[in-house]
Amino acid sequence: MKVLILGAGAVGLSLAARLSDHCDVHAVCRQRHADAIAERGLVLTGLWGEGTHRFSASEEVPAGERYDYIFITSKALATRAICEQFADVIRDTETVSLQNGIGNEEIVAEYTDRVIGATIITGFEWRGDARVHISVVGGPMKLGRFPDGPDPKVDALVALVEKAGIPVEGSDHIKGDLWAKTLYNSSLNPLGALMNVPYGKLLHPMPWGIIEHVVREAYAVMAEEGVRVPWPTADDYLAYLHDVQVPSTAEHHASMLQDIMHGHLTEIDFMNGEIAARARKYELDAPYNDCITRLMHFRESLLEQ
Ligand SMILES: NC(=O)C1=CN([C@@H]2O[C@H](COP(=O)(O)OP(=O)(O)OC[C@H]3O[C@@H](n4cnc5c(N)ncnc54)[C@H](OP(=O)(O)O)[C@@H]3O)[C@@H](O)[C@H]2O)C=CC1
Ligand SMILES: CC(C)(CO)C(=O)C(=O)O
Repeated sequence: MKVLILGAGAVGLSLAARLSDHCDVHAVCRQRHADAIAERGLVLTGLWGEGTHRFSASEEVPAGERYDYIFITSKALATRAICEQFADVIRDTETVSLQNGIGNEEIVAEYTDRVIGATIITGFEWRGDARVHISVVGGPMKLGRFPDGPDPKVDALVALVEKAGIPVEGSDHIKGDLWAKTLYNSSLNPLGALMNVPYGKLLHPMPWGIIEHVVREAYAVMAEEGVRVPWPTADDYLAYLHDVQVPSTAEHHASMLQDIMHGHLTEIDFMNGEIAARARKYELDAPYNDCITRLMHFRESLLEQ
């Protein structure tokens, strides 16, 4: 089996490392990571095990190669540019978006009709070029034909990922899983980043009162789109977020905070921004998601000064 990983960073290089013992992998990443991998391998530490992995990596796709599966693992902001740059290799090929947010799969679908959605609730942290530390594992990776339905090509990919020792499950309604992950990210990431606090602090009644509205607005949009998540009502999800998800990642700092600290733009438009945009499309009100999106963009604008 041949796998290509496009926009390989903390998530994509870790995935390439684990897959590389079980299939033929090439990672398209920044040159400094490719150079470090060629020199000393990709160094993984933490919950996926400690080890050094060698695989093929460069800034380009090797000429003339075709792949059984492609993963896109860039930040959502780069999805379209990556699809444009690698349109020839993506065309007619099974392509997985392994990214946070809502909207990546729709972009990928403009370049191939074989789109697989994916979620991963695992913490990957850079520890230098081609060095990644896995800090949190909050559940299995999910893979499913986008927007939904069972599919043998997805089953074969699940089997490969499982063989590589990564916890994974197939999903018949990946659109619901993507929204479930986005409920978590849009509740915690921007407030954690704006307030510079770990997730656990967001249980304080002040931010929690905002989170309640963020989630209720998202549920109204999900109802319009026929999206099913494991919690039938917003209150059910809020109870799960409050009692299970936040306590189990209480010390974790949002990756959005890392983005801001490194002077990078965030994925806010694919999270709260997308909830607010879809609410507008359905003539619903989403003032809390809209306000948080505006605050994040204001925070981003300060980076450039
Ligand atoms: N990190 C985490 O713990 C988790 C992340 N996610 C999600 O996974 C996705 C990936 O996150 P993460 O791995 O942390 O992101 P990273 O920024 O670490 O990785 C993306 C990499 O892709 C590179 N890249 C972008 N465009 C290209 C291109 N055209 N050619 C080559 N390289 C390119 C980026 O370089 P540059 O920065 O120079 O543009 C960057 O090194 C995001 O959607 C994130 O929200 C989900 C769960 C957990
Ligand atoms: C790292 C973790 C578990 C929590 O932030 C995550 O999955 C995410 O940021 O999307």
